[in-house]
Amino acid sequence: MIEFNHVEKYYGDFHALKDINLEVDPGETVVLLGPSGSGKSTLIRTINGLEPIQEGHLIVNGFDLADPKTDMNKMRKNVGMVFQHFNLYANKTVLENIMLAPRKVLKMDEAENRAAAEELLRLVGLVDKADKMPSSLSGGQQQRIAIARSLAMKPKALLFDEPTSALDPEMVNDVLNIMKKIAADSEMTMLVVTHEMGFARQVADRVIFMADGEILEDAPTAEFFKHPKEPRAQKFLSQIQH
Ligand SMILES: Nc1ncnc2c1ncn2[C@@H]1O[C@H](COP(=O)(O)OP(=O)(O)OP(=O)(O)O)[C@@H](O)[C@H]1O
Repeated sequence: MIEFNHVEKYYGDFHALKDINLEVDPGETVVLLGPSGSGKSTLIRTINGLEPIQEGHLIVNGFDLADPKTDMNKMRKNVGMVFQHFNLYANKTVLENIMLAPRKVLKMDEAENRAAAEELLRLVGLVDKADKMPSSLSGGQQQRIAIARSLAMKPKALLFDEPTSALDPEMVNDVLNIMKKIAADSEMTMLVVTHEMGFARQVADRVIFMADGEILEDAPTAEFFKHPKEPRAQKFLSQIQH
């Protein structure tokens, strides 16, 4: 589904991703961990072309992102992204937020679109908010709508960039529970940047540990938490686990 081959990414002179080699299979849930500034967000933003790469190859669902001829809009139909700050359309109702992209991009039939959007609202437990404006919802509710909106495009992969780090603590679990439901769908490929270790332990198939723009460790979840091999991963875990 996703293949990085010797990928290098620079912001000006700053070398943000160094020789990234990574394969993610369809249906896998992968959590990216690492200290602040290690390149986790940059890595997942390259996957849907929000950040261009300078060297190497990056193939996403058959699209070659290093090829300037690649149709990025077509590629993005298959890859949803959920951000820290929800980014809902403020002047549209909750239902409209979910229905907009399927209508405009997929040219979905209106009745089918509405039925699918209502089904997604049921999935995220917010069917009663369909006609509300985003600003009248809590942060946790807005994030659940943002997830429903991504799912409405029926993506093959979903990228999550610290989806709970802007939320009040009591809302975090509502969002994580929906992400768990999505991860349980064996077809969906998920890459998640998070500091939620409980989620990583319970849901991830694999953990990628990054530091200074490099992948230092790529291991099955249980193995990573029990026996991290890299000293920097050991230090990271000892600092966050008490
Ligand atoms: N647009 C940009 N221009 C220049 N430098 C950037 C840009 N975005 C990120 N960086 C730098 O790239 C490095 C990696 O940033 P990135 O946000 O990917 O890290 P991260 O691991 O996701 O960190 P955090 O956990 O704090 O979000 C940092 O040193 C950051 O300052």
